[in-house]
Amino acid sequence: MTFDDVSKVFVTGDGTRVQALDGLNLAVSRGEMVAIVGQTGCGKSTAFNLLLGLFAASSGTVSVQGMDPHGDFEALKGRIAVVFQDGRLLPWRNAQDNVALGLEYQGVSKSDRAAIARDWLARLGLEGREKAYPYELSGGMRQRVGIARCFALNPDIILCDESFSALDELTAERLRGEFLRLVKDEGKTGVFITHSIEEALTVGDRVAVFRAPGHVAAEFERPETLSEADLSRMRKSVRDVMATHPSP
Ligand SMILES: Nc1ncnc2c1ncn2[C@@H]1O[C@H](COP(=O)(O)OP(=O)(O)OP(=O)(O)O)[C@@H](O)[C@H]1O
Repeated sequence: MTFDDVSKVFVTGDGTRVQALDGLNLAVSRGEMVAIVGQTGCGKSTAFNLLLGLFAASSGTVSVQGMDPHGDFEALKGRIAVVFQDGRLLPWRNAQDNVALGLEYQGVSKSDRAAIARDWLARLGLEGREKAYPYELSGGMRQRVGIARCFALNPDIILCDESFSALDELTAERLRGEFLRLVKDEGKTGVFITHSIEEALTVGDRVAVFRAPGHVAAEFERPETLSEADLSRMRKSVRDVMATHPSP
């Protein structure tokens, strides 16, 4: 996945031009998990939406597995899956049917998608809750369903948008750990957007610090083992880069 000198300009209803991304360069290798951290309005979601192919860049090149996510939207379908902040479950579908949703769009048979959904729910610790509706589940459980739905698609790439920030700290910590283990075990490539420096340093093999207008101001590689002193130094470095030009 690469962003090569990408810019994105939005034009609002009254004709105002908003430069959301400007000279964005970022490369994510296969099997890597890159955390993107930055203040509000620095262009994280715009970069994320470009990877999803929701719109085209104004200039520069976005490439996912050698393809243009906007132009080759159909070809990339199913290769990218997203874990959203709130799980984004359909309230009228039970857990199993929520997990099976993407598989249904892919034309997987009813019995196969039920089996895949049940398997992923069990892997996420939700055996016995397959028929529960979202309103019957806690926030953490709903997020587990969202993660199961993502993995059930067997995508190559997983994109996370503030995936654990709506959960209490302990639940988030536990689920984040389980999620990261699955990402590594299944050999997925990931991009993880967060406002939290701490979370970025926990999830990212590499941390890209965004600054407005949307560009990477600095990147930090996280060593295999990290002492408390190293972590504290990295935390400070990331904070210093983020704070140099405060976003609105
Ligand atoms: N559709 C749009 N039309 C006009 N301006 C937009 C649009 N989408 C984003 N922007 C602007 O582009 C800039 C970057 O926004 P973006 O949502 O990508 O930032 P962000 O880092 O994801 O912010 P947050 O952390 O608050 O979600 C902001 O100034 C925002 O107001």
